Amino acid sequence: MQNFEFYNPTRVLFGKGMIAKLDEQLSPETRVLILYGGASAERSGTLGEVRAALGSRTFKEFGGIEANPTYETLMKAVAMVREEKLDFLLAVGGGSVMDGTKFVAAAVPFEGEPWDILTSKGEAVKKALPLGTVVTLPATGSEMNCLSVISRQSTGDKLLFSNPLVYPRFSVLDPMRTMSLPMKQVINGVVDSFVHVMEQYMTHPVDGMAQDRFSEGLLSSLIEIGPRIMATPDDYDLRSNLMWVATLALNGLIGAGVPHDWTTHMIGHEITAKYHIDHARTLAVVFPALLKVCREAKRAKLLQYAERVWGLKDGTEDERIDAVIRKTEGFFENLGVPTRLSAYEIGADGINDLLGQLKDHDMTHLGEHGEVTLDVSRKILETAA
Ligand SMILES: NC(=O)c1ccc[n+]([C@@H]2O[C@H](COP(=O)([O-])OP(=O)(O)OC[C@H]3O[C@@H](n4cnc5c(N)ncnc54)[C@H](O)[C@@H]3O)[C@@H](O)[C@H]2O)c1
Repeated sequence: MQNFEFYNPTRVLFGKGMIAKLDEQLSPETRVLILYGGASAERSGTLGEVRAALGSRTFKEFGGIEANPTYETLMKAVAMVREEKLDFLLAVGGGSVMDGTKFVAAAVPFEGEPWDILTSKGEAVKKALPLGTVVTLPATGSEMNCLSVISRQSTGDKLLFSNPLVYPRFSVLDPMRTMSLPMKQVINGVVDSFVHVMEQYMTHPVDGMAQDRFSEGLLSSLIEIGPRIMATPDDYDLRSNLMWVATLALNGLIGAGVPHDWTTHMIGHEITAKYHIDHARTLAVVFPALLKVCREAKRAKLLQYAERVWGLKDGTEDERIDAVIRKTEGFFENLGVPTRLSAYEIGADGINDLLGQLKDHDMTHLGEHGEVTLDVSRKILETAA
């Protein structure tokens, strides 16, 4: 196992009706900014519950944070926080609102041009406002990590930063708040969580016994949850399981002490930046192709995944690897999530553009050994064509 530090200060308040507990988490003097996305937060009653829980505290609201949150919109929230002298940020939404709120938290006290938060990958952040979240979409794990992904409309960039100062102080996970989601978003959450686990698991073995078995448990859970949640969307227990699996997939636990390979996310971000395709859907395109192209580097873990998650024990090693890649593709496809660029009408010109973007963003040595050069990324994208 590799050396690691594990730190996660986020308090999780899980279950039906837990939004009421906001009252215990915030002092009566706290001046809160509620940040949210679209009309669904109001329509579903989530905002109403949040307002009721805040009681007589001073609070303002900032709506309109878009999917794939933009710097341009978030800077308006930064101005509002500064002007109104607010001192706590409460994100009510999915990954986009939570990530956007983390950016606002870091940008309010930032001296200089806040876009440097992104270009420095978070290293420039020295202070941040405290924040909490009320999760409405289980997918990103943003509720219990210190990562944030922000887009800039004017340049077409989509960059991420991380800094321990933007861990949420608390996150409310009430599965009932996910019932208003369109099924497409629920399934996006299944796929996003699945690939999060994979990016911390599908590398090479370092004998992280607990990490591997946690990961395999999360993958098996998602393989079970996906089709069942499509068949019975109102099942509270399934919603609960998806919500907790999504959080565990990216809160640092399974990734401690093991190698990571975030190639799929990095290529996926470029696809979203250029074509505005849902984040999770880009991952379903890139990940199976990555497995095909990098199968030698990942041979041992592919065989372990085949046996422990899919029960594939028969045949030669190569037959089992072929079979498990087919199973993975089939899992996405059966959820109605395409695994080919052609499903989005992205052809050879598009691939060239995406490689240009990867180069511009210094994504020239991805993978657990830095072996995913631009040539390898080209092979991955061509394999996904
Ligand atoms: N911070 C991280 O660790 C991390 C990890 C992966 C991805 N991301 C980023 O997160 C973003 C994606 O977040 P996401 O997948 O959670 O989706 P999202 O937050 O972009 O939401 C997708 C859509 O669902 C709507 N929605 C949210 N909750 C709803 C509800 N309960 N009912 C009805 N509609 C609802 C939103 O308004 C939006 O239109 C991307 O920008 C991605 O890059 C962050």
